Amino acid sequence: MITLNAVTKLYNEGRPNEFAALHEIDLTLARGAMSVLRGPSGSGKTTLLSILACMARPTSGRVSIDGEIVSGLPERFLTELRRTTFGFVFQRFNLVRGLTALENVMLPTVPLGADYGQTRDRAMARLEALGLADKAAMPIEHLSGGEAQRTAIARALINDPPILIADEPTANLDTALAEKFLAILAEERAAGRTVILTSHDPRIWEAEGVDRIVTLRDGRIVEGATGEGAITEGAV
Ligand SMILES: Nc1ncnc2c1ncn2[C@@H]1O[C@H](COP(=O)(O)OP(=O)(O)OP(=O)(O)O)[C@@H](O)[C@H]1O
Repeated sequence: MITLNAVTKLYNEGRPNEFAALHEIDLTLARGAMSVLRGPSGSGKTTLLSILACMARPTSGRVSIDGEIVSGLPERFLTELRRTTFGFVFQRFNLVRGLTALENVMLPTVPLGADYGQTRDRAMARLEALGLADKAAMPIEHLSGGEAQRTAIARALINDPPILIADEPTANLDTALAEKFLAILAEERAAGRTVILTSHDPRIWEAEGVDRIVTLRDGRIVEGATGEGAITEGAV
């Protein structure tokens, strides 16, 4: 469970161009649920996602994961927490050109000093599960859009993180690929993984497996703050 208490985020704090991207946000996202953050451009979705995933710190307020306050932890603990707790899928997938699909999937394990052979097996298993076994040795730039997307998902899952984070994951995908992506997310959620997404995309809001929609406007939650936007029981 991730809980935010009175989280405010100021950019350019103390300068003439100071901007409050989030105002005193209170939010609890349940373990095992699929939650979507939505709202107009500039409403604070990416900022909120970054704070939930411990990639950015709030200016004030508190972030807790399973009851432990993490927002005040020193950076080295946060780095470790990010590696062990979250898997990330970015809008443009952020895959590394010049590396193969397999090498891309293995990348997040490098800082953990993991055993190479075991990691390679795990990465291959992830690629196989996503139908990419025969693309493992291919340079990433030769993969199609859908293959690159599935490689990004395999990479996000390589450390078996309890929480999968995706920022506008379907923004660059056609409908067939977006549906495929959503089906994979629904499977991960059904397997017990927590999924948190930002999205403008109605295909995501309406997707099967979405438990909770949180709507932001001008840095405030206008719907779904307490789970009244919950679509299924128990997703508060
Ligand atoms: N590093 C920054 N410095 C200053 N302002 C920023 C910074 N990052 C974001 N902002 C501002 O904070 C507000 C919220 O940005 P954010 O990226 O969280 O919105 P968003 O809802 O994800 O938007 P979009 O849907 O367009 O990606 C925007 O007005 C943005 O211009």
